[in-house]
Amino acid sequence: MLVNEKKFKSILILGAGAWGTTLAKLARVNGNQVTVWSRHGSQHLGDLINNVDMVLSAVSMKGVREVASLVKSFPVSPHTIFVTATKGLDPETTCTPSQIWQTEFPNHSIVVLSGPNLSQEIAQELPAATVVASKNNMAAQVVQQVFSSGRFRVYTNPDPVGVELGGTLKNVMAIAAGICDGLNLGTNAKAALVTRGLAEIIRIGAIFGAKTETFYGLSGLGDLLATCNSPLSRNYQVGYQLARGKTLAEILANLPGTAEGVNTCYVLMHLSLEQSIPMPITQQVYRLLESLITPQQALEELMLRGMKSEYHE
Ligand SMILES: NC(=O)c1ccc[n+]([C@@H]2O[C@H](COP(=O)([O-])OP(=O)(O)OC[C@H]3O[C@@H](n4cnc5c(N)ncnc54)[C@H](O)[C@@H]3O)[C@@H](O)[C@H]2O)c1
Ligand SMILES: O=P(O)(O)OC[C@H](O)CO
Repeated sequence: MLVNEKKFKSILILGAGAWGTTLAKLARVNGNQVTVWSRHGSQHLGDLINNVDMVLSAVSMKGVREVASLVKSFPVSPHTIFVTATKGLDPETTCTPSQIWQTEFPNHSIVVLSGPNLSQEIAQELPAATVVASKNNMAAQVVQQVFSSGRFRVYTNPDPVGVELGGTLKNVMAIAAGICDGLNLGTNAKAALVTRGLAEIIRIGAIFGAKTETFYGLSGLGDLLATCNSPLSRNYQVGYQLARGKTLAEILANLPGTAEGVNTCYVLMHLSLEQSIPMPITQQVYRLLESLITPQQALEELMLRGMKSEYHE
């Protein structure tokens, strides 16, 4: 730590949902001064943002662009670090949340926080690990210091978009994994799905310039395993309940919080068609979300695709 650098940071968290409130608790445990802003609260954002060391966004994807431009309308210290914990893609531009924050704040350090982090487990104080990624390693280390504890292990990483995409793309695979379990397809099928899902994630990541090795880490494979195997995951629940015959509208109406994989799947389908990138699993999830096929038909489509080498799509 540099001389004069204060140990405890002032942090403003944007979004009082499941993840924002859990991250607030983790930062407070370490002695940091944390305020949580919600669009439904009475506190004025302009009064809270003045001179904070860190602004962490945990709003769902649909709110990121609006919140980033709202923040920009207030004076922000040039030293403020921005952290994004959202796992989604912008439907209009296909930008990741960190790309949106960087565009609004080109002279600030942007850090992505992502990993196998089911908020309910972390809120119960169960151990977990995550990744903080930035082009500015010092900024990533500041965020690492803020959140690290005996029950939350934080690693740094230099590939923010790769870390962010690991967390975003696995949500579509988690819907597929929920379908797999909802149909009782067994452990072999689930292992095949998750492994081919990772291959698909890496292929999509390449379009964004993400590093392949990032997807083998906590924010990639780690989050894929957590989300595809846990009934606590909202995305997994979407798939599971679709396989059990519920409609998407029914499922979303009763889901606690946001299942980003639904929107991400639509964005990816657009990207797949626009750039001719094969995304077989994403395509079947899309058809299911749109009620174009049954879960059984989606399974057959995947199993009977043209024969190929494991190294190809
Ligand atoms: N819950 C988790 O386990 C978890 C873990 C890691 C990452 N995430 C990611 O964090 C993000 C938030 O997830 P969550 O579980 O907290 O969802 P949530 O639905 O519980 O909360 C979303 C928050 O975003 C806010 N929001 C939405 N639109 C907004 C707008 N236009 N303006 C201002 N605020 C707006 C909502 O008011 C709410 O506070 C998602 O992208 C999710 O994928 C969640
Ligand atoms: O509940 P989900 O499906 O949004 O998953 C939560 C986290 O992303 C798991 O790391």
